Amino acid sequence: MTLAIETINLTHRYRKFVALDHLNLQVSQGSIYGFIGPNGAGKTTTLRLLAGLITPTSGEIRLLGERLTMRSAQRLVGYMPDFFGVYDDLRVWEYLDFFARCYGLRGARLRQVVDELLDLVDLSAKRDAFVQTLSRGMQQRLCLAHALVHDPPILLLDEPASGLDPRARVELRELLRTLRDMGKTIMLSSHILSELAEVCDAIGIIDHGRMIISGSLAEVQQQLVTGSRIRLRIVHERDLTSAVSFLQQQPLVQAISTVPADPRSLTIELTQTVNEEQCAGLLAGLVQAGVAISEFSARSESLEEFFLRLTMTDAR
Ligand SMILES: Nc1ncnc2c1ncn2[C@@H]1O[C@H](COP(=O)(O)OP(=O)(O)OP(=O)(O)O)[C@@H](O)[C@H]1O
Repeated sequence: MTLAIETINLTHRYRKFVALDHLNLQVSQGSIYGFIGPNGAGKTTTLRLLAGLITPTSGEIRLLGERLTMRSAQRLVGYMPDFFGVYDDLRVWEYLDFFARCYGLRGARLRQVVDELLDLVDLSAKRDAFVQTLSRGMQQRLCLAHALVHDPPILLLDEPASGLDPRARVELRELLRTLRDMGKTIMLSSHILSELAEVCDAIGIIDHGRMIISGSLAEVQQQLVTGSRIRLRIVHERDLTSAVSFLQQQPLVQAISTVPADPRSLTIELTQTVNEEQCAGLLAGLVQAGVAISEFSARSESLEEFFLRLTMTDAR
């Protein structure tokens, strides 16, 4: 697996304040990576470090295997900040023409790049419109075209979906998929999980400058499995006492309840969210205690629930 982006113990301080704390990030080439976290988590700081706009306090950044320098960042990265500057009196094509010239493009090649980018972001029909008359979604797409003028292999997009209406968000997702199909690696940030999860191949959740969880959506879901409650059904009512006495001895078990109308069904409340191994351990223990079990299900916490829990306890 080739990594497009890798950080090793990346740390950044603003004076004494630690905004990023030993962040280890891995983004595969040709993937869309969602970088998700509540306000102030450290997303913008990370993206600015990756774009070479600020220098880390410590740690290392590698882009496509190369150690990051100002020059390599300029060549390899297209960065879209989370704000759109004011460009009064510039027409859409002039805006792109200006940035393409900054990268040294001239003549027929310049015109070709501007035309191709306008086509890519579906703004050809608006080429002569003034930038400030565009909708938020169109401005966002124009900004993306700006990040693409030098055809970088890596795109870093800070909150690209913020402020977009549902239709513009769908269009953005389609554009991101097109860019991935062109071979680009895309890392985008958001503080709203649902905005992104669907389009991402992998996600990382950051909070207080630390990576909480990272991986493909399936891996992340698996890490969150399971919940804090297990439903259990035993085959024989005579096993109830053995089952309850075994469970009562387990430190993870907080409470056990049965349904009066169905004494073979038990609900186990756990002291904490348990992982798959701990669940399997409880099941194996019950079986070893001689309890025949017909149903055993741990309720998974969904990614959305996990993220909400994380952000709800955040005081910032
Ligand atoms: N220039 C700066 N000087 C001092 N502190 C800063 C500076 N920039 C950011 N911070 C602090 O660093 C932390 C991380 O900020 P950052 O902008 O990276 O977070 P974020 O996840 O992008 O948040 P948001 O979603 O609100 O944009 C925050 O507590 C912020 O207040």
